[in-house]
This record gives sequence, structure tokens and C-alpha cells, in this order.
Amino acid sequence: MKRLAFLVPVAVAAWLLPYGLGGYSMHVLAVAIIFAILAIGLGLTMGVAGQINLAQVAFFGVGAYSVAILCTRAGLGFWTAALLALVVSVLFGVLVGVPALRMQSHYLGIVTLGLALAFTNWVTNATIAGRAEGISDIPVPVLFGLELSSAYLFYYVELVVFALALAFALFVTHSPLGRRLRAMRDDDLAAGALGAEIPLLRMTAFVLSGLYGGLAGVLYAGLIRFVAPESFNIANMFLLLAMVIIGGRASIVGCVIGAIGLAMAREALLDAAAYAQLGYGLVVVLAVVFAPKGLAGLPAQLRALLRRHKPGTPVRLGPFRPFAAVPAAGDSTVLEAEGVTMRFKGLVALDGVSLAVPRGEIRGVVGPNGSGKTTLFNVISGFYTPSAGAVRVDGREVTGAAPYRLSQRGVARTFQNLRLFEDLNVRENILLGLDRTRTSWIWRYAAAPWRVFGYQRDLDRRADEIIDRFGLADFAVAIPRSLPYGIQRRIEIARALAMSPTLLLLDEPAAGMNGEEVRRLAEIVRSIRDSGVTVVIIEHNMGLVMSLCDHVTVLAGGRVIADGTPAEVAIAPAVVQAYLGDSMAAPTESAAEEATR
Ligand SMILES: Nc1ncnc2c1ncn2[C@@H]1O[C@H](COP(=O)(O)OP(=O)(O)OP(=O)(O)O)[C@@H](O)[C@H]1O
Repeated sequence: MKRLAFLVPVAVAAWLLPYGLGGYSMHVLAVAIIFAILAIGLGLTMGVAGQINLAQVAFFGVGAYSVAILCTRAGLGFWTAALLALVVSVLFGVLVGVPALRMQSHYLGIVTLGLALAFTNWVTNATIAGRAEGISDIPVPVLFGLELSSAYLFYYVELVVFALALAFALFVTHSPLGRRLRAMRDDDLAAGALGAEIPLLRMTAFVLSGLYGGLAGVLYAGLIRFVAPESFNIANMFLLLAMVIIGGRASIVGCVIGAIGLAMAREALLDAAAYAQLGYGLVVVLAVVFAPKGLAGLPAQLRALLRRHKPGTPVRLGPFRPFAAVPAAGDSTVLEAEGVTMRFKGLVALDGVSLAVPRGEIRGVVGPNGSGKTTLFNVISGFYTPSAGAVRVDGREVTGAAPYRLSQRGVARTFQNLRLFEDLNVRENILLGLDRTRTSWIWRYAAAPWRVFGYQRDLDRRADEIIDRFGLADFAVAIPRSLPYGIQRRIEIARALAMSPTLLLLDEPAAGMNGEEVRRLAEIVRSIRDSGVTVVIIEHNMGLVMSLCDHVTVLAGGRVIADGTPAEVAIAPAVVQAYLGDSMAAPTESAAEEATR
């Protein structure tokens, strides 16, 4: 609550501002607030969710034109038209979001730009939209019997709408939904493996953008009471982009500061409009090069610069606190692969692989480089749909299911090349694992926000427990990239465990670790198994495999060449031959050595 105390003087200042401003300045301020709402919408899609959206100005236009058309052609009152306009803008948001389900990056940029151009083209040529002349007789909005005909009066309506819009955007970005959107922006594959329904999340981002664009459009129609195509053209889209990039696209407050600042600058530079555009371009380039996170990112950038000159304190990984052992719940098969084949064009990465992993087992999957181990994990966790064969988890067919579905079925995984979200701190990475809600849960954000707060409190409590159990408390708010490799590996395991899986897939968890770290890893994996989780582990460290695994499956050239206890596979001739040497010849001895190191 104390952190929000600064809002009181800000609100009072905003309320008193009109008393010190002339008519024209008031108008400029009212327009700047509209741009701020528009920029929040763009910040949510581009900055928070990482979806390229060049149609924000069209959402703005859809909102404004819908009000204009509904008021002047259908004879509706301003506020009824405004509500319908919001619905139309959200629907337009859905339409623009559809391509995002199938394409990303510059392709999405081109498509959204195309849709924005199509909108401007339509309003320029459609009779109902008043063609190039636009629509000029939008009625004065009346609120509580008061005609909002001046910018002074309208400003107060805008202020309330803006405050609510800003509060909702901040609420969303600081909630489990916002965390998932940021995770999707950083790495959509890893976010999917953690249970994020990527298509729905992308659509949510565009719906929010449509809503904020529509809201800005409604206010614009009420303030200016005239709409024409040039207010919603591509030049304005680029101005909006400049606002968001300069302010800091990932920060909602940054977007607001950028929007208000640039809207003011635009007015101040009206006499030099020809050069102003060039100036914005230059500032954007400077921002991208020297302050990629915009004005909002400058304090953190400065702090990092100062820290660089100070000797850093070494990070301390705390001890792992083992889980309470749970008696095995029956001996059913948790994972079953049957004749799984995966072809990449001409290359057969997996060739009829079958394996069955019983509950409570630690299964090792080993094999020379390129033998198909990671591909097998990718098939099991839904990253690849196999060309043939079937995968069953807990007896249910999951072949080709999306990663988020598998995550919901209790499959968690880590990655060979570590996929921690780099823009989220350690704690947020763990929180993402803990969040088991479906995206459809998000109706609560609008209808019952207190339930979101309650849920977040529960996640926070459980995150503390996991952070403590895995000894991560010293760097819970650090960015993973800044931490040693061994620690990052442990964070990834903690994040996977946060998902409360029944099946944990570990892809080379000991890679890059020293002997002591490998010993601690073995202790962690055993404790995870003892807590009732079935573990499948890909590893090249044979000492670890031999000492840790109950059962080992050996792959070579995409086929299972041996399957049995560590001692059995170690002496299998096919295995010795596949490894082309004697590294496997006496693994039990090396395991004993490794285990005692
Ligand atoms: N997406 C892909 N497209 C084309 N080929 C692929 C793809 N993924 C894997 N492969 C190929 O499939 C084969 C098996 O690769 P995979 O990564 O599964 O092996 P691995 O046993 O995990 O190897 P390593 O121990 O080096 O990680 C390799 O020849 C690899 O180049």
C-alpha cells in the first residue's frame, strides 16, 4: 500500500492541471492521453507479449469510426455506440490475431500492416465511412446531464478512463497472465512446455490491444467529434511505434511516458513538421542502439553500469532439502513409446523406438551423439509429432499433443541447452512452473480480480517453499543468465518440479557440471524419484547413469540397441560396438569411482 502512496499527489496534480492550462494546451493534453491509452495497448502486444502489431492504429480507427457510424448513420446515443464500438474493436483484434496463430516476427508485421492499410483503404472509399472527407457530425457526449463539449470537461472523463485502463494493464502485466505473456515473448517453446497455451495467449494479446485501441478511438470520437482517414494512417502508426520504443515497450508506465512526451513534442514541432519525422526516426534509432528498453529501462541500465565497477559478491547455492519419501503408488507404466519413428525429410532420427517406463523408476537414455535421444524427448513432450508410432502417458494416448497439453498431463522437462526465461528472474521462472491454470481462467481478470490476487498469494507461498528447498534463496531475484551454469541447471530442475509432474524428463542435466555438482545432482534426482515422480534422464556422464538409473535404454542410429539394468547394458556387445571403444566396458567400476568422488 505504501508503494502506491505516490499516486495521491499525482492524482491531485492531474485533477488540478486544467486550472493552469489554456484552451489549446488542454486540447493537446486530452489528445496526449488518448495516445497514452493507445500506447498501452501496443505495449501489451509488442512489448509484453512480443507479438509484432502494426495494426494498433487501425484498432484506434475501428473504435472511432464505429462510434461515428453508429451515432450518425444508425442514430444511436454516444455511450451506446461507444460500448458497441469496443465490441467491434475487440472483434477486429481477434481478426488481426488470427494470423499470429500461424506466423511470427516479420511475417506477422507484414500481415498486420496489410490489415491496417486495408482499414484505411476501406474508410477512404466507403460511403458509409464518409470517404476521404470523413464523418463530422458526431454528437456531443452527454454524461449525467452535462454536455462534454469542451476539452476541459472531456479531460476528466478521459482521466478516469485512463486511470482505469492503466491500472488494469499494470494488474495484467504483474499477474500470472502477464508472466506467461512475457515468457511467451522470451521463448514460446519453453513457455508451451510449462503449460502456456500459446495460441490462446497470442490471441489474448491482440484482444487486449483491440480493447485499448477501441477505447482510445471512442475517446477520440467524443473529443474531436470528427473522424477522417488521415488520423489513422501509417504515419500515425509509426509515431505510435516511436512512442512505445522510446518510452520502453515492455514497461506500461514507459509506454505512457513515451506517448505523452512525444504527443507534446509533436505539437511543439508543428512548425517544423517536415524535420520532426526525421527527428523521431533518429531518436528511435538512438533508443534501439543505446537504450533497447527505452526510457523505462534506463535506471536498470545505469545500475548495471555502476555494478560493473564494484566487485561482485560470489553467489552461494544453498543445500538441497530432500522431499519426503512417498511409497510408490502401484507399478503401472507411466510412459510408453510404441514404434516411434521420426523422419526429418530424408533423415530418420528415430526408427521404431519402443520403451516402457514403470512408475517410480529412474530410466537412463544413453547413446552416441546424434543417436536420437533429444528427438525422443521432443516427441514425448509434444515438440514433434512422430511420423509413426504412439506415445502414452499414464495409459492415455498423447501422440502429437501440444506441449501445453502434455504439461497438463503431468509431463515436465528440462532442456539440453537450458531454456530459462532470460527476462524473468529466478523466482518468476519458478512461479511459471507453479502456475497450472488454463488460459480460459483469464475471465477472472475482468470479472473477479480479487481471485487473481488470492491465487498469486498462493503461488508466492509455494514459490518460497521451492526456492528454499532447492537452496536458491540467495539469488531469487537475479536474472538466470547472470548465474553460474551449474546453478542455472538446478533452477531449471526446480522449475520443472514446480509443475508437480508425474513424469520428469531431464536432458543432459549434468552437462558442464563438476564432480561435486554431479554428486549433488544425483542426490536431487533420487529425492525427486522418492517423492513419487518417474524420471527419464538423457546423460553422457556414464558414471552418473550407472550409479543413478534403475534401468537404461541405449539408442544408436535412432534405434534401441539395448535395454536393461545398467550392468546388463554395459556388457551388451551392441552397446560396446556402438560406442566404438571401451568407455562402457567397465562402467560399474567408473560408476563407483564417480559416486565416491
Ligand atoms: N529439427 C530437426 N531437423 C532436422 N534434423 C534433426 C532435427 N532434430 C534432430 N535432427 C537430427 O536427428 C538426429 C538425432 O538428433 P538428436 O539431437 O535427437 O540426437 P542426440 O542423441 O540427442 O544427440 P546429442 O547427444 O548430441 O544431443 C541428428 O542427426 C540430428 O541432426
